[in-house]
Amino acid sequence: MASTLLLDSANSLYDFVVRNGNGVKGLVESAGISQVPDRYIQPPQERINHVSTPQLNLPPIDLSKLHGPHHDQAVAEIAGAAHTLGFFQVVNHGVPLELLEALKSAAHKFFSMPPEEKKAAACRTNVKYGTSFAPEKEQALEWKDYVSMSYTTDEDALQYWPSLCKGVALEYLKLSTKMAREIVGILMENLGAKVDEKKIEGLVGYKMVNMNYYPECPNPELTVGVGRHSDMGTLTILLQDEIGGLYVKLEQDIKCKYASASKGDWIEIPPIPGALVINIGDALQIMSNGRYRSGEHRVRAAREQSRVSVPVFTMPNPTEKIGPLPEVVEKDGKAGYREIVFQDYMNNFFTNAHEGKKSLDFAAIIM
Ligand SMILES: O=C(O)CCC(=O)C(=O)O
Ligand SMILES: [Fe+2]
Repeated sequence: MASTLLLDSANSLYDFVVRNGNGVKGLVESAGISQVPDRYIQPPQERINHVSTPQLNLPPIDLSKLHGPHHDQAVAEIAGAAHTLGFFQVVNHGVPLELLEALKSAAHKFFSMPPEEKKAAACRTNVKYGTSFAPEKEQALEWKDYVSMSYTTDEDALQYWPSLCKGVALEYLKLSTKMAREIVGILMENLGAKVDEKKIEGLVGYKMVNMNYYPECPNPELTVGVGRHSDMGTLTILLQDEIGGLYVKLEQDIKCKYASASKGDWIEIPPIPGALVINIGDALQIMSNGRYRSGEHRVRAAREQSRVSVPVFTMPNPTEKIGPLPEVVEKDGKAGYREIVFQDYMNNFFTNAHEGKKSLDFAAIIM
C-alpha cells in the first residue's frame, strides 16, 4: 500500500513524490497522512510561526492614478515600496477580475488531474511540472507542486502549454507584462536613468507564468510551502488566492499607521480581493545598485485548505548584461555589484536550494 511504502523509507517517498511526478498532492491523497513525513520537516529556524507574525495592512496602490492628476503621488508610492519592502500590491492594474478568477480555477483544475495527465501535459516544449524548488539539493522538501510555462511566442504558448490553462495564462501574462513595463519605466526614471522602450523590453524580455499549488498540510508549523528566497528577475506579478500565507522579511524597521515591525521580522502580505502583488527581483536590485530591494519572501502552507498562486516572472533576456546603472554608480561613488550576463545569474540561481538572498552573492562585490 502506498502509505506504508511511502512512510517506510525516505527514498521511496522521494521517488513517489519527485521522480514519479505524484507531487505533494499525490502524497496527501494516496498516503492519507496525518503528519508531514520527516523529509518535509524544516530545521527550527526555517519554520514559519504563524501566531506571532504581524500583517502589513498597507493600502494597495491605485495604478489608474498614474494617468491622472495624482501621477506623482502614485510614482512616489511605487518607488517608496521598492526602496523599503520590495513588495507592494496594486489595483486597477489592467487585468480583468474575471480573468483572475479564471486563473485560480484553472490552477485548481490543472492540479486535480491525475499525475499521468499532469506529467503528459508538462512533457512539452517550454513547460515544466514539478514539486518543491530544487529537490535534489534540498535537505527538506517544500510543500508545493507547480507547473511552469515559459513564453517564447503566442504560437508556441498555444501549441505547447497545457490546454486547460493556456488561454487564461497567456492573456494574464500579456496584460501583467504591460503593467510591469510601465512600472519598470517609472522605477528607472526615478533613479535618473535614461531608458527607452527597447531597454525596458530587454529587462522584461524573458517571461514565465507559473501555477503553484500548496496542498492542505497537517503540520504547517513544521514545513514551508516555499522557503526563504528572492526572485531572480526584474519584477514578479503575483496573483494569490484568499487563503493567505505569503510573508516578506523586513530589511529595516517600519513604523506607520499600517504596521509597526522591526528589521528582521516577517510580515504577511494579506490577500486583497482583486489586487495583484508586485515584488522587486534581484536584477532590479543589482541595476539600482541596491536602492531597490528584492524582497526576501516565503510561503506557509495551510492546514485545512489547498492554496494556489499564479506568478508571472518578468526577467531580463538571458543574453542581457545586468549591472548597476552608471547614473546611480556616479551618485553612489561605487558599484556594489559587478556586471553579469543574466543567463549566468539564472544558472547559478537554479543550481542552489533556496537560501534567502544568497543568490545576490553571485553578483555582489564584497569590499
Ligand atoms: O505563492 C506565493 O505566494 C509566492 C510564490 C513564490 O514566491 C514564487 O513562486 O517565487
Ligand atoms: Fe518568489
